Amino acid sequence: MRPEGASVVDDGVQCSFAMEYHGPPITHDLPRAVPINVERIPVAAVVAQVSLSDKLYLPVAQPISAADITKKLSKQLTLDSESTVSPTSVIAFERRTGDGNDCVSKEGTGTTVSPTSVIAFEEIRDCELSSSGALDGRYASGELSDVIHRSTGLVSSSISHERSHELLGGAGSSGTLGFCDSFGKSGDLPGSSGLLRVSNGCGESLDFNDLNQPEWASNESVLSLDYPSSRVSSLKIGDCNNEPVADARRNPVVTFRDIESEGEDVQEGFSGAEPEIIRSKREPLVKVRKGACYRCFKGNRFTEKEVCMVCDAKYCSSCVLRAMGSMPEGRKCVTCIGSPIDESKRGSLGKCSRMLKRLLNDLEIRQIMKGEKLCEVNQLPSECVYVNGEPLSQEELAILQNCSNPPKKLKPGNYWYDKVSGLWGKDGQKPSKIISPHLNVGGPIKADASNGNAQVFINGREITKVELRMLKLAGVQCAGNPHFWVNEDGSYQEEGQKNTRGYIWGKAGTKLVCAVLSLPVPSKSSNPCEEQVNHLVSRIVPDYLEQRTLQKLLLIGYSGSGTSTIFKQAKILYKEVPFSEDERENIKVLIQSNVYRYLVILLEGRERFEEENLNDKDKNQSSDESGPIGNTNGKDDKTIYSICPRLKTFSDWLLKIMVSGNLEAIFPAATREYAPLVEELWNDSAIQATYSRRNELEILPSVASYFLEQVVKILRTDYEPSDVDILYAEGVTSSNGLSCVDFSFPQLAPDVIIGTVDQHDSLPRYQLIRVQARGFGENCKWLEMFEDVRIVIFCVALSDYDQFDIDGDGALVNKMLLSRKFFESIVTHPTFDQMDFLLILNKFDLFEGKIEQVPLTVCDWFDDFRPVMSHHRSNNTNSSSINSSPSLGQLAFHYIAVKFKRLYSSLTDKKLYVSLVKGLEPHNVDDGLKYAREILKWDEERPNFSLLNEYSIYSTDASSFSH
Ligand SMILES: Nc1nc2c(ncn2[C@@H]2O[C@H](COP(=O)(O)OP(=O)(O)OP(=O)(O)O)[C@@H](O)[C@H]2O)c(=O)[nH]1
Ligand SMILES: [Ca+2]
Repeated sequence: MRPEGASVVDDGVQCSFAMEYHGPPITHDLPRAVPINVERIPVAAVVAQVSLSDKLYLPVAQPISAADITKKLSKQLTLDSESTVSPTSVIAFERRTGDGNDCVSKEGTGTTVSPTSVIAFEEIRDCELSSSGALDGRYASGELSDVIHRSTGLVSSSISHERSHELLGGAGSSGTLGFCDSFGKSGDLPGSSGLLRVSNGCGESLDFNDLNQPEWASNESVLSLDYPSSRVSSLKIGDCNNEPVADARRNPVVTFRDIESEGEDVQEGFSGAEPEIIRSKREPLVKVRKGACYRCFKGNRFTEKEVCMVCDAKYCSSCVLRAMGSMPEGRKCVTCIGSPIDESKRGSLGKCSRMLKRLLNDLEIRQIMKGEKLCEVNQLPSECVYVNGEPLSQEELAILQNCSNPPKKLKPGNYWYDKVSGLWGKDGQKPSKIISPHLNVGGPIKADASNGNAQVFINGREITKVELRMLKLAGVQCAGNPHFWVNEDGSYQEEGQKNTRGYIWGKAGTKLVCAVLSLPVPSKSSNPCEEQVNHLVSRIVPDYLEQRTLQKLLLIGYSGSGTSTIFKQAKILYKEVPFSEDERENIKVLIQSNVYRYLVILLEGRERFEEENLNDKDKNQSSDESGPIGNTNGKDDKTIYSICPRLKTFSDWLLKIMVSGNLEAIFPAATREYAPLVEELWNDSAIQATYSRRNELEILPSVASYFLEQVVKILRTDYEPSDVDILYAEGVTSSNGLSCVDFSFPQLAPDVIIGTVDQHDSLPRYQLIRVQARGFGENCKWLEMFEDVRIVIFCVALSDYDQFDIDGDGALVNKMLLSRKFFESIVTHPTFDQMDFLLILNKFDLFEGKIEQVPLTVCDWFDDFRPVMSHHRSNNTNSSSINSSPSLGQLAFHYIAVKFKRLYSSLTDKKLYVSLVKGLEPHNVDDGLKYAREILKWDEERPNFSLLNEYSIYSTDASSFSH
């Protein structure tokens, strides 16, 4: 076995890959070995009172001299600086990028906008690709698992999966937990962590005892969530062609650039639509050249910077800790501490930037972000929130924010509130939410609050046109410009009348209608209509809301991505009786109908081919013979695609039925009668000739061959579909768009389990819910129904990269792009902002074959795919041998995984898990779903490892504990 970290340098030509990287794709900033400079450690111990012109006394945390703290910290620092340099990762990586002749690291123009700060993120694509491209093949399906990212966050270029498990175990048991312990018991702080403890002069002492509270676990999720995709304005990854070649040796890790020019938009864009009330903004104390750091005046707009939440001063990574001190109120210059934040930055509160994550350990980050979110001065100023035209008092704001169903992400602005129904919206706009009713906040509602012109009134407000549409769809009579009185439970009556005319939410479909119209629906948590919502859901998914012990996995993907195949696989894999007798009977009929449909497609193809052939003949004849054209008619109109009159009659009849849409009605009921004819048809040479050109029949699905080739058997009355037949069959799960299956993963090999029943009961239960993509439309608000889902499994068909489909506007669009668009809309949907995502890249079998014929670059998104292939390419794609080069398909898969991971982290600042799957192979799907289970398990254990987070690992490296 080659020593880890050794690079593979063959003769220059064949040096394509650095072999030592066996890990998952790298989507994170690579760990930087930052030698800790004592002088740079911010110690905000001494609070100087700086008198400012506005008579504000601001506590200033000045860095104390290095000498003062050297003694105190040296021990800890030695540990830190040693452990920060992970010898297996950074060094190995550097060496490779330096030596590998082919691995020229280029500076890409790619900018991934980190929404948390105005920081763009630039990666050395080529090296990353080749580093991640150096696969040993072990990543297939479940093993693709970026266990490393997931468990330790250690993006190491040479640590194998196995090793990462060791790391997790080691650090978890000895290192981190012990560390945690010492905090808990002593209540005092060892070594360098004391940095944070230092009083900030605002009377807010940061108490580390808090760290052990469970709240921390949830706090973490707050850090990075919830960015509407619109805020991420420029996402351009790749395209490194025009860029100068950077010095890979000097610059082996991620470099950053600031996108200041676009920054303002990115940062503030989210407040665009509403009439903001912004308090006068504090200006930075210094003026600097655009793009430069406000402290050292160095750098340009491409250097990564952290921004002060108050005055917008920007600091480079060398200065930020000095300029911001211990950050008791989060990211503010020390001189800005105590000042309210710039409201346009409210959305970023508590959302840590990549830069800070690199500079500080997880513990520190959590503490700072907690302060940033929770300290009093950063809270929303009540006088900036107007409700029905009146500014709120402190108390009113408190009432509003603490009610059982508060408006989400309240920002300064003008809002209207219908206290009777709970409808809530921005001034001049349709309602955006239904909040708790009867709150005593703001003034009385005005008729023109939502600027409606529908001439229909609800509780004194003239409603908007969309609301009117919703009312009509909900069956509310709206003729004669009525004035309605709508209560919080959705019951409504006409003003001045006593009788309740009905319930707006009474109809099961109303919630869906609202989703489509982007109108709010009553929230589950506080609304009396909960029952009705439950009914709606439970009719589709029995006991859906009752079974709270179930862990729910939502399976979703663009149509054709293979979700129903995976769903069926799960049934076959984990259910003792995957399909009931009834189901099997239905599926049998379905399969038989499908086969007739395939036949009809063949017959249509046959006609087309026959015509084409005849036309060709005509042309040839008319050009050969100089005689009149009429002579050629009726002479030889036979081609290999011609069939005998009897079959022609049958074929015409089938086609006619198909066109009339009655195929399902007639077949397979008439199967018995027509089976012999079908058999004859199938065996006819013309049909076989057509079948051999089936690739030209676009609408014939690829699974058709599987069924057509056993057509005779299938159309027999005693046909019983096998599991594989069911797996391949189209349409089994799509009847109502939503299907679910409960199961548990078998724990051990079947022969080990003896007392199956008991064991089965104790196993964790899972529910796989498959939603059909079709009909989602742009707006997938009804996904709110899936609030208690634990993980979203998003399925993408790799083989879609050269496929096209009609999009919402009727344009023909690459299916991979459509899939990406759908992915974006799902991952940014608020319902899922707390959830993990597992991306299943499916249909690898098709993909592997296809990519040898059709370049991946036909898809615009993949136009910078430049695989570096080894000369010793093996055809062995099962790649069990460690040293075999990855196939083109594997490289491409890896590349696509990285694309999605970057996209995902740019949208959510979270990490995407990826799994490679061949949906038709059971063990593959098994691996994929078990990977989802592992993610959930790890998610549960995370609180116990609160210190063992992806960032803290750099400073409290496991290796320092492993001796
Ligand atoms: N070759 C290959 N075909 C697959 C794979 N997974 C699914 N398919 C086929 O792809 C087609 C679409 O798969 P489905 O599972 O029906 O996809 P879906 O996500 O349910 O799509 P809709 O029903 O359109 O929403 C079917 O014909 C499957 O048999 C795979 O891994 N390899
Ligand atoms: Ca399907």
